Amino acid sequence: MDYQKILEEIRQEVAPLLDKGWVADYIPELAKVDKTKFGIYLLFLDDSSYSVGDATEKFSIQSISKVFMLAHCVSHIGKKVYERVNVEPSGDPFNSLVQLEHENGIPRNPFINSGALVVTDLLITHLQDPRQQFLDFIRELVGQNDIYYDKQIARSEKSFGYRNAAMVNMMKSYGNIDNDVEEVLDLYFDFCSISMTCAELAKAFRVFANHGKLVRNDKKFLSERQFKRITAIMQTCGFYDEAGEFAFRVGLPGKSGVGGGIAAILPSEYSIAVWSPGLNKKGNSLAGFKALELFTTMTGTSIF
Ligand SMILES: NC(=O)CC[C@H](N)C(=O)O
Repeated sequence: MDYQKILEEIRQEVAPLLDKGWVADYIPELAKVDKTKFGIYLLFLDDSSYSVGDATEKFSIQSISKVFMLAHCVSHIGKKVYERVNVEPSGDPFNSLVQLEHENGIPRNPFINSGALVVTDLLITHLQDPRQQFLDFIRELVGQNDIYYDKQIARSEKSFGYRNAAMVNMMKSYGNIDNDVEEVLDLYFDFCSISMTCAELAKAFRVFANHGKLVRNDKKFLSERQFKRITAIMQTCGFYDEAGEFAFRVGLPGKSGVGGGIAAILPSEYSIAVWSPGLNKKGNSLAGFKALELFTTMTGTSIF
């Protein structure tokens, strides 16, 4: 199959969507990003790769980081994570508070903000230097050292981080946050602020396509069961209240972020990362979503 040609065609087809959509202006730094940016990077397990557009430009990965947080946490403390956070789709926006009160401060899943805040709390409890260890973990997955937190983005988010603060405080009132709320928030904002390119994201996500093992040296980060579970959560919860629509139109486990990135995998085959900053109403990349729908349709590849 001519993947390069397919990616070029997709790029042309989604071009009219690029100036549509909104940027996540509740994080003022993100509102400065150029909406016409667009990139795709496709990486197979056999190391073949294809890309178009701005695939080697760094952007803020935001909630895509939640997959790395969960994987890092599970690889350190195992299934105990799931005593503190559930694994059901929320059907609500990523920053919603409503279910938390009805459900005694236990978040629906690790891929909405409340769930990722609990995972952050667990990492503080169980790791000596979670900020550095998390960065080292992502660097190892990518196979590069030039991955950093973007302190300007983290500060910008913190200055308007009232909702996330409300969530941590609510969960703390139910006894589901062990550490200091400011410490949890600061680390969570740092985790979300990581900048990566589509190429780096595809490299990092390939560990999930490869059942929890690094392709370059066979190092195992996740057991088969841990891989299965994290992938299942990507499928059911990776796109907030649009997870059903993503399964319906694209059919790959994946994760989005309000920076406009989406990373997805076809287990045993490939990882793919797309970036386009304009978002749809649910906070998922408008053109990125369409690009992946076209990709799975044109290549006839999806998990279904
Ligand atoms: N959906 C997202 O990417 C949200 C992440 C963002 N840092 C927040 O907490 O709101």
